[in-house]
Amino acid sequence: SPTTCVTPSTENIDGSLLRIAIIHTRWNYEIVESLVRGAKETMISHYNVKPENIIVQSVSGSFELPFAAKSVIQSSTLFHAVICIGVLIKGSTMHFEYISEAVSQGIMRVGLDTNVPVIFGVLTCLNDDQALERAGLGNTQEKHNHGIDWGHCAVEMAHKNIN
Ligand SMILES: O=c1[nH]c(NC[C@H](O)[C@H](O)[C@H](O)CO)c([N+](=O)[O-])c(=O)[nH]1
Repeated sequence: SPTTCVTPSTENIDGSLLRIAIIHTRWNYEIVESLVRGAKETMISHYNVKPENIIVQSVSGSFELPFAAKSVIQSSTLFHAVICIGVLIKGSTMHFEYISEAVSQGIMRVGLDTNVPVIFGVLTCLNDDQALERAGLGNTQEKHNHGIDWGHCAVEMAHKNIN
């Protein structure tokens, strides 16, 4: 579908030397878990990224993702890319808008400030069904696990980061 992330010719990237961090929220964990799985399995199966080189950490909610991404990048371990995964679902207040804006600006800033690519893997959905579909969990034809796209994107950006 036109909305699917069209991954450029990245199939010949050898990911065996890449180290990737995935930071995910515990909020909306059932959906987040599916997104994390999609990203991990894509990097391992398509690019031969070693499972032991995919470091997974969790935080409470999406608002914590930028801080955690920055601290993992500034740790003693070198990461070639970081994927931040969270799910924001609109409630009945403006909370969603404020967090979504802060998180997207924050995640972009960490990447630019640290020169380590940080992939924006935060679903900002108006309801549960939208989130389920985008994690490949819905029961409609539209379902597509966006974690897969984020795995492709992380390898492509990590590869650029090395070369
Ligand atoms: O990741 C999420 N965090 C949410 N809130 C928590 C927020 O990300 C922080 O963890 C919290 O404000 C403490 O800083 C959400 N809602 O409030 O709806 C949500 O839908 N998703």
